[in-house]
Amino acid sequence: MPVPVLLITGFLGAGKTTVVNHLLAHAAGRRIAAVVNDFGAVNIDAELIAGASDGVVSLSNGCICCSLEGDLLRTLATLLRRDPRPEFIVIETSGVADPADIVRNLMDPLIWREAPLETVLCVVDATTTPEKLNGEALLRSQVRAADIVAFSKVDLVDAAGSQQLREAIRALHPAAVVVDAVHGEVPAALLFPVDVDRVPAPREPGPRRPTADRFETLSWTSERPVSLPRLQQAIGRLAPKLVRAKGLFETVEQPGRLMVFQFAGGRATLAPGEAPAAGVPRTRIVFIAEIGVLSKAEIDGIMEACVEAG
Ligand SMILES: Nc1nc2c(ncn2[C@@H]2O[C@H](COP(=O)(O)OP(=O)(O)OP(=O)(O)O)[C@@H](O)[C@H]2O)c(=O)[nH]1
Repeated sequence: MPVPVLLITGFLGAGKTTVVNHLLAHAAGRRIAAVVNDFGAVNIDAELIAGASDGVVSLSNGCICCSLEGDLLRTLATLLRRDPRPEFIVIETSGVADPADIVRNLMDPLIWREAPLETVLCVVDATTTPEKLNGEALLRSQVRAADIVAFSKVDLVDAAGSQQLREAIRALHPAAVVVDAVHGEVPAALLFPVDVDRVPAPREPGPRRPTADRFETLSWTSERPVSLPRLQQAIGRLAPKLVRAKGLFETVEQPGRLMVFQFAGGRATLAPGEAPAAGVPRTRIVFIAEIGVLSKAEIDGIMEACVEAG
């Protein structure tokens, strides 16, 4: 029986992982396989994925998860060979990916027969201005590829702001179904097909765009705990140059406990995390910026000031 695929796209930090986590947490007994992007989903440590022999991790709720590194088709073939077979596959793309390329890959006849692409969902940060939507070709491409556009972070905008964005999306892609999805809550009825025997019609993957590498990822790790006020200052200095950042760190103020740091859409948030795992640096922060805007030396200089000397 074919296993329907849900492809989740959206800009850096839009809220894709939040949707995947919500979906896995509300799987309601469905055997879902999640293929996540290079950052790894929250609660699913990259080292856990790396440690799994076939790159596939079983989650406590019975779902399975693997990383989207490497060859997508090979990853899907591995998932389809699992016993028991997943009933549903969710693929979270990287925020810098043009879904047209992935859709084209998924049209491979062998994959299509066994794992047809059922739905493309694009997560759009509701605080995005219509100007940004219209000025960002990658974002437009992600919206155009979608059957469903899910507005994340509606809790952060007033009704007039989200209405303007809704109209801009309608103008760009009138056929898309637009829904609010605060904290990842996309109505399950929209995502899970009712008629499992139905094979979806192949779709037009959209024009191939020349893809220039626009963003680079730089990281900073440390074995020493960071001072929270100094870290806040450091992030304040780096923020104007950042598109996205996220990571885990231990603070001088609260040793033995990790904090989860997120920077997306110009907003930084901190949340309590788990206890640090053995054998991995306690502080790991990944920064994404437009190429050439930020150097590793600048990050190191600013971030080293967050740890006590000695
Ligand atoms: N206030 C609010 N925050 C949200 C919502 N959805 C997501 N976030 C926050 O937005 C930040 C980015 O969310 P992610 O789900 O990691 O975004 P992503 O698209 O997976 O990010 P990348 O994989 O880095 O592109 C996190 O701090 C989330 O908690 C929402 O509906 N409301």
